[in-house]
Amino acid sequence: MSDNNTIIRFEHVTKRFDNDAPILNDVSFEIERGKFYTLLGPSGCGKTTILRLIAGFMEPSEGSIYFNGKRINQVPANRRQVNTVFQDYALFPHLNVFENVAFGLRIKKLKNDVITNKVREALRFVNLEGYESREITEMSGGQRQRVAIARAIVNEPEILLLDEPLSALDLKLRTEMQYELRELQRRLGITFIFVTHDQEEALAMSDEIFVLNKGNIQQSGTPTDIYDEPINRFVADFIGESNIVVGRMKEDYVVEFAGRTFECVDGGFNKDEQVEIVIRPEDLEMTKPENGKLKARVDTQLFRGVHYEISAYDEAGNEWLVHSTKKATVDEWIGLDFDPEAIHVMRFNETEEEFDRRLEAYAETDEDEEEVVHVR
Ligand SMILES: Nc1ncnc2c1ncn2[C@@H]1O[C@H](COP(=O)(O)OP(=O)(O)OP(=O)(O)O)[C@@H](O)[C@H]1O
Repeated sequence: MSDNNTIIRFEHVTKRFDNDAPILNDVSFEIERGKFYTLLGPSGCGKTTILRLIAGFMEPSEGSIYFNGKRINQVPANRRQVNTVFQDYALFPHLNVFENVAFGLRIKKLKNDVITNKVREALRFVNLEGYESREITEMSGGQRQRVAIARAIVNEPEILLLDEPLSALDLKLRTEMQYELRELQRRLGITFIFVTHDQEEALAMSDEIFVLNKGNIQQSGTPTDIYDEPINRFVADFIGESNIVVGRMKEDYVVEFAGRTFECVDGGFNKDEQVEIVIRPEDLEMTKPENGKLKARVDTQLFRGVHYEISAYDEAGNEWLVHSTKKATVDEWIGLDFDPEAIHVMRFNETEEEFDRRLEAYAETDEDEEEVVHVR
């Protein structure tokens, strides 16, 4: 279902080159107006292909793409209200800052005074007022980045596509530009679709993240949804560090792993169903061996600045990564304590739709049960 807030809709979009295996395989999603979206995934998963399809640089092999409710499969790139900021910025080195930003407006044959006003406005938005006559070669990496953004927003697009625009910058500048881009999106109020393979960048910047792998969307949601409730091993592993072990769901709220039974907060599984368990390293507390829910022997320890990263093996042979402000000693036995909420249970091979349906059905039965308790 889409409504007036939907700006882009992909309906069963497949893209293949020649007769090879598809690069995107039956992908459907919606993008809402005015939000910051991130396409996140490893190299080659199809992120740039999605951007190119939205920009109109290529057509889908199957399926439909809608822009504001209109099918745009055949609409050429220059007739779409979309602009792209490329990884290498694609600026013209022989033109100065002003002319780089003015380029598209000159092609549209706008009047000179209109062009001047629009370029000044765009440069003000990216904090480059006064740099009009600078040569591109005299600008730093971060400044070039901003010129590229100004050149894109001067066309007043409804959507700005950003293809790994920060990857060429050093870490400090990159972090600064993350804030700037996020702030710029808020001020402009237009939709940003940002591509990255950096999970921390995605978590920090986005309203919504689409996690992709091998031409499929694995999971979509807010950064906290995806971090807290990863739907499968790929997402859990790709977003942040995770401990992932195989276990068995005994019944609702009871899961077994590492040879023991634990209380958890998940349900809606079959009895004795084999599942995968995720516990984040920061959710494990290091205790004395006798006080933990699991006993483990420390294998390695690294100091990471804000915490120690400790790797330890439990008695069943599972490795556990622990983030702790306390120091451990290699070869000592420690206890691992964790809350029921820290245990995330994942079904094998569950699609996002099945995951959502299970959660809904399970939430309903959960409410019913609560009511019964009240009646009693
Ligand atoms: N024109 C093309 N012809 C054939 N294969 C292509 C073409 N363009 C892209 N591909 C292939 O499609 C797959 C997805 O490419 P895409 O550029 O969308 O990935 P990506 O997720 O953006 O990766 P990266 O992070 O490395 O840029 C890759 O395996 C790539 O080699």
